[in-house]
Amino acid sequence: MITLSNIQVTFENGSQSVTAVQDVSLQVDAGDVYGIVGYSGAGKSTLVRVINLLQRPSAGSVVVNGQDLLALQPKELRLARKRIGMIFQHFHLMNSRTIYDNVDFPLKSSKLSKRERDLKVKQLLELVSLSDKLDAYPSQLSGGQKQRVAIARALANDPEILLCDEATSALDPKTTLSILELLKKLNRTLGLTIVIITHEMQVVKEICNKVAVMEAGRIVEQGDIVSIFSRPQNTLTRDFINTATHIEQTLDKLTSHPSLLHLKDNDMLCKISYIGDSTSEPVISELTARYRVKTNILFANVEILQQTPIGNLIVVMSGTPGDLEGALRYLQSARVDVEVINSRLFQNQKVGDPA
Ligand SMILES: Nc1ncnc2c1ncn2[C@@H]1O[C@H](COP(=O)(O)OP(=O)(O)OP(=O)(O)O)[C@@H](O)[C@H]1O
Repeated sequence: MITLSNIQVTFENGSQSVTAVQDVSLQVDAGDVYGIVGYSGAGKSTLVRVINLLQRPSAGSVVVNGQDLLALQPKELRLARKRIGMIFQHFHLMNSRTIYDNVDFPLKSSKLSKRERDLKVKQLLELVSLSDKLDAYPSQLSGGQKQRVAIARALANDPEILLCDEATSALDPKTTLSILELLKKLNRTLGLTIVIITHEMQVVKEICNKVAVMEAGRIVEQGDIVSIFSRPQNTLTRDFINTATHIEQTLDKLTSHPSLLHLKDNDMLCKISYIGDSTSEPVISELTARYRVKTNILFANVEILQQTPIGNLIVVMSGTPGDLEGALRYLQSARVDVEVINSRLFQNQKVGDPA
């Protein structure tokens, strides 16, 4: 549905030149909710604006719905852009117009009659749960409600794609969730393909099925959300995931205050991770039943991503050296990933390889 190939964007400001996007290729399929995550200045906004040619790339190709956008004449491009809606962090509503008029505005150039337009505006505002705000002005709405108006307006021309440029960054966490719920609903019910750029992994975790991580104009890692969350390859990706799961912060706290742990000679501080069908409860009860290894859970976090559970636990295992060794072997066979963080017996080992 969207294929970006070898995109480069360089801004020339007098004698200075800034390359905001460097050799980026990505593919968004119909029905995807594709997240692009990165810190400020990574090039996310520039890249997302390339998709509808609000930003023309200095090099590369942009194919949307089978059309090479860079080859289109201005009129054809205007038509192609109607099929790509966009929403922004600061909503970009017309403050002197009512909510009704804001949503009606993009329909003015359509072939719909006045009655059809009226029906459409009302349907769109119902879709975003704002039927009671037709006559209100943007200044009378909350941030979340303004973003709902912007979404209704972006959908006026029935686009197949919605680009979201930091659409929830100005909103509080609860309102953010309600907007993400709305986007999920639109993806499900209208089949809308969504590209969402954000600096919050929490947003990606909530809604995306695929993600690309950007740093200094490049994509450093991309893939489906379950693989990226369960086996991140890049340090930056790990950093982002940690902001959403808190596992590494907890481990740091625990290892920097070893006296809190009261580890005895044979105790092992471990991080246990699993994906999908392996679940922590039977595995941990097996450790006690089969190997007489006691397991004290210090921290547990389970995320459900795309209907797949991903679990992370920090545990202290206690037992004889032989029993602990058996327990590690058992965990490996149970396709559970174990990292021994602190143990006199098994220093910084990694065992297991969940699929
Ligand atoms: N019109 C422009 N002229 C010159 N440089 C620009 C322009 N737009 C963006 N840049 C530069 O390109 C780089 C990427 O900016 P961009 O806004 O795409 O990043 P971002 O990841 O979206 O960050 P943020 O979340 O802060 O907007 C930055 O170094 C920025 O200063």
